[in-house]
Amino acid sequence: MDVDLVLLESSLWVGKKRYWAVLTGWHFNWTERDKKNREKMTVSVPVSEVVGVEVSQRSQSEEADREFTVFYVKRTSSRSSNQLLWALGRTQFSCPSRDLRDQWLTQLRMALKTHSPSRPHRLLVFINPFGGKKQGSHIYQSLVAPLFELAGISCHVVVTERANQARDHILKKDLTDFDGVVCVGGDGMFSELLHGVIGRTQQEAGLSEHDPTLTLQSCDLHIGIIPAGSTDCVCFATVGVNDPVTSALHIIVGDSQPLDVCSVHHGSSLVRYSVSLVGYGFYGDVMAESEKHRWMGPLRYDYSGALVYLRNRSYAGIVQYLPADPQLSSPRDKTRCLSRCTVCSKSTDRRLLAQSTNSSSLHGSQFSSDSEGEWVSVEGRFKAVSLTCMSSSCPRSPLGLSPSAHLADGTGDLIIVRDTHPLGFLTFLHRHTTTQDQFDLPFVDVHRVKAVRFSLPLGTEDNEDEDEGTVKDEGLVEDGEALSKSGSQQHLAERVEERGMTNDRSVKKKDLSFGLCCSKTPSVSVWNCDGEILPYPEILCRVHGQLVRLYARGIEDRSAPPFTNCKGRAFLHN
Ligand SMILES: Nc1ncnc2c1ncn2[C@@H]1O[C@H](COP(=O)(O)OP(=O)(O)OP(=O)(O)O)[C@@H](O)[C@H]1O
Ligand SMILES: CCCCCCCCCCCCC/C=C/[C@@H](O)[C@H](CO)NC(=O)CCCCC
Ligand SMILES: [Ca+2]
Repeated sequence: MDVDLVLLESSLWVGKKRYWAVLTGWHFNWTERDKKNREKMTVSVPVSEVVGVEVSQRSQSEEADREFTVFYVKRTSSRSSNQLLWALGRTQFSCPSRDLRDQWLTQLRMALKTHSPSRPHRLLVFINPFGGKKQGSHIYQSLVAPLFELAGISCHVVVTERANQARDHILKKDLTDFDGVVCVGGDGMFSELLHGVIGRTQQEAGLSEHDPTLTLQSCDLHIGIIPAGSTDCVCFATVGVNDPVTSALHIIVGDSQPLDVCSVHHGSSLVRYSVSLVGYGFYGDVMAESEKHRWMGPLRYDYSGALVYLRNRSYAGIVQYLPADPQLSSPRDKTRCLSRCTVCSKSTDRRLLAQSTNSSSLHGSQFSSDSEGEWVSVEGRFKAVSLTCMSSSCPRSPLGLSPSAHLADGTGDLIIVRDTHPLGFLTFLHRHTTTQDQFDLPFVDVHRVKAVRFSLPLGTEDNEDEDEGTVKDEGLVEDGEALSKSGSQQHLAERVEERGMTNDRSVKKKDLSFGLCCSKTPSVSVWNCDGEILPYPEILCRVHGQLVRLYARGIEDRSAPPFTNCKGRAFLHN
């Protein structure tokens, strides 16, 4: 165990009050002393949460020469939602002498370097100027850039001019010297960074992303999210709040949250990666519908949700899944994945152990579904089939699609909502907005899984002109082009474009719902993959444990003190 050695201690003044300040490797504490030298309240800031230290900005004077300011993370509550926010705290200290001020500056800066080594120094930032309420550039310039500057982080900023620019940049450009990539935007922008970072890492490792049985190489380059989109589900589920300052501070302190990622395959090709939702039926239809109403901004989801609900559709399908080990956790165990989650830590331990015992290393090894257990099959008509690697909480649904899902346990939760009467389905949807258990309904099943396969029952009309064979051998589909390994690229690209499967949301989409205008009710829905529509109903999903890392630490437990000193005594945080 690390010993919390005192690096520097002295008397300091804050305004007219005298404090005894102590800097150890892990904490900077200052305790008020009254005139009789009795100790009053202590304020304690972990060194890892110090943002920066500055000399006084005031004009040169003897007094100013003895001052320094410490900037640090301060926890506050949002007035409207009672959520835990991080803000920038600052305290200006005055020293008895300039020499002592210099000692404090040196020691604090040294402690930051040695005790907070995972902080980023150089970041590549992508701003989507059109995401959410189109505030991305303003949010970055006014709230985030000044914090990065204060923390001494240098940034290369790219304001995107087209969809997939960020992904392509990460895949192709020289990223030497960058510690991480950051997006200012919504889940769509995050997804671009996710695809860029995973793709690049596999390229460098010489691994094929198309093979669902292959264990992919986990990515070193961290991803930061400054929320400025419509749903911002990934940010909300990994930080607990959608607040640009909170997220910027998590980036500055170099937090590191591993995240499970699901790869979605069709035939022998990778289609996309997902972290929050792979959803067929209701969520697919809502996304398809909402693309026609992008001009409404974030409200498009409520409008489209109501329309799709009123259509009251269900779809036939065969869902197969590979259950995760039920001894480890369950989607109905009423626990929540919080910061320092023990379920996720055990998963990390198992991964490390597997790496150390498997001489050929875990990466690049085969995932054998035979040794991984038996596939279970469910056939029927479904209102919705959803797979989520995390809770997928968001402001619309504060506990999420699966409240007990874990960010980094190597599993996903499969939620099967069988066909039911409209009121039952409304109850299910409504429970997402409350604390009532949405799985405690007779037509809902939830399973913790490692992989899922979805297929259409024989004879299902695919509502498409082409036969399945044409599609089978074609490849990764992005922004209206098929990045295929083989097959008729042009043909698929046309079809994708026709059905609106493009990632460029500035492009006006054709009707994806194949519904309202047609007399015939469609028998096939579409998949919503983290907000993108997939062109294939038949897919295979596999969860890759802890494939990427975010600048986040999971949701902090408000009931636990954020830290304790080495003697285990709780301190008051400023
Ligand atoms: N300059 C651009 N012009 C058009 N589209 C862009 C541009 N930059 C990024 N995009 C695309 O816009 C899509 C949506 O952006 P983003 O995710 O930032 O916001 P959103 O859709 O409002 O939020 P959410 O995804 O949280 O619902 C992304 O998928 C991204 O690929
Ligand atoms: C009677 C009240 C009914 C209210 C229904 C509330 C149900 C809310 C569940 C929200 C689940 C969000 C899952 C996250 C998905 C994101 O990856 C994706 C991209 O941003 N967003 C959507 O698909 C947007 C999906 C929007 C669905 C409505
Ligand atoms: Ca998970």
